[in-house]
Amino acid sequence: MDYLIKVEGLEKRYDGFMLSGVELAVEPGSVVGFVGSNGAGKTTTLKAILGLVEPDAGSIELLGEPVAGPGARERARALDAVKARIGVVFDTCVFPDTCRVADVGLIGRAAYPTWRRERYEELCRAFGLAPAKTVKELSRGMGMKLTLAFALAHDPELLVLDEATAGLDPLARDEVLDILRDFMAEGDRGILMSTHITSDLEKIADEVVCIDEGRPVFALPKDAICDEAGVARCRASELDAVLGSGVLEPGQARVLRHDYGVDVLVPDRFAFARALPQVPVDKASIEDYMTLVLKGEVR
Ligand SMILES: Nc1ncnc2c1ncn2[C@@H]1O[C@H](COP(=O)(O)OP(=O)(O)OP(=O)(O)O)[C@@H](O)[C@H]1O
Repeated sequence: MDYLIKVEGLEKRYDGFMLSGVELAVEPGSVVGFVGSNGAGKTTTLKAILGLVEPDAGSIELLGEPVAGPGARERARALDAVKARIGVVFDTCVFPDTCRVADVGLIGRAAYPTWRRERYEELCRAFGLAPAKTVKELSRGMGMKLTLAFALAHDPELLVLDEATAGLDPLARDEVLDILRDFMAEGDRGILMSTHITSDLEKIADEVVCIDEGRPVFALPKDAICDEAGVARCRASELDAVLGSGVLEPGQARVLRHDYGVDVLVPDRFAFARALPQVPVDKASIEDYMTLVLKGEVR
């Protein structure tokens, strides 16, 4: 299988919002981070991928099955064929308040032929989830951990996570990232994760896909952002020289002015440093990159 997920030309119209031209691919062995401002359309895209929202146009392949085809019956058949091979975590705990942690294990056993009881118990122990606790007694973060344990214990090939680390403290997020790394260590698995916590993606993602107001903005290997790109910190008086230096493509540069100077997004910080050694250039974080691309003036 070339792709665990392949989305092309996805469109979905709501009153006052349109998802348009969204493209996304998750290859076996890769973790794709999905980012964008509030209301950009990330959850809508994930729901379309999982067959929870019917797209108006575009194609979606999930584990090789076409899940956005024209007929509802074909879609349902395709989804049935793959759903046991996918683990899903949305940003809320989906189990009823009165359900105990141990009961969630019974639900898993009934729902998935591939359910691994020992794996579920091991994850619950690692997450500090006592079997007798009810969902009502869990904090938001603990509820997320329970949902994650449920998503992982049936041995999926693909994880789709929507804000799965929201509500977790930094230590718990690191624990979850370790578990996701363990998940990726076995075979040709993949993860698609939407998040606002871009520092998590710096630790685990291979690719970063960004959308804004329903439209694609960039899709890049993480290293192109975090290793190659940079933010040049120049004085306002240096800006014209920086833009005219030949290192930045005219009409493609992104510039953000501050009281104390001007930030310029630089795709290749090494080439920039060679051409303009007098201008300091820092490594870009995913957040820097997004801020400059989404809010920067185009020059
Ligand atoms: N069922 C629906 N009916 C009408 N509008 C909807 C529906 N679901 C989502 N929307 C709208 O679609 C837009 C995109 O929402 P979506 O939840 O996909 O964004 P998001 O990128 O996940 O945002 P956030 O980061 O805030 O969770 C929003 O304007 C939202 O109000």
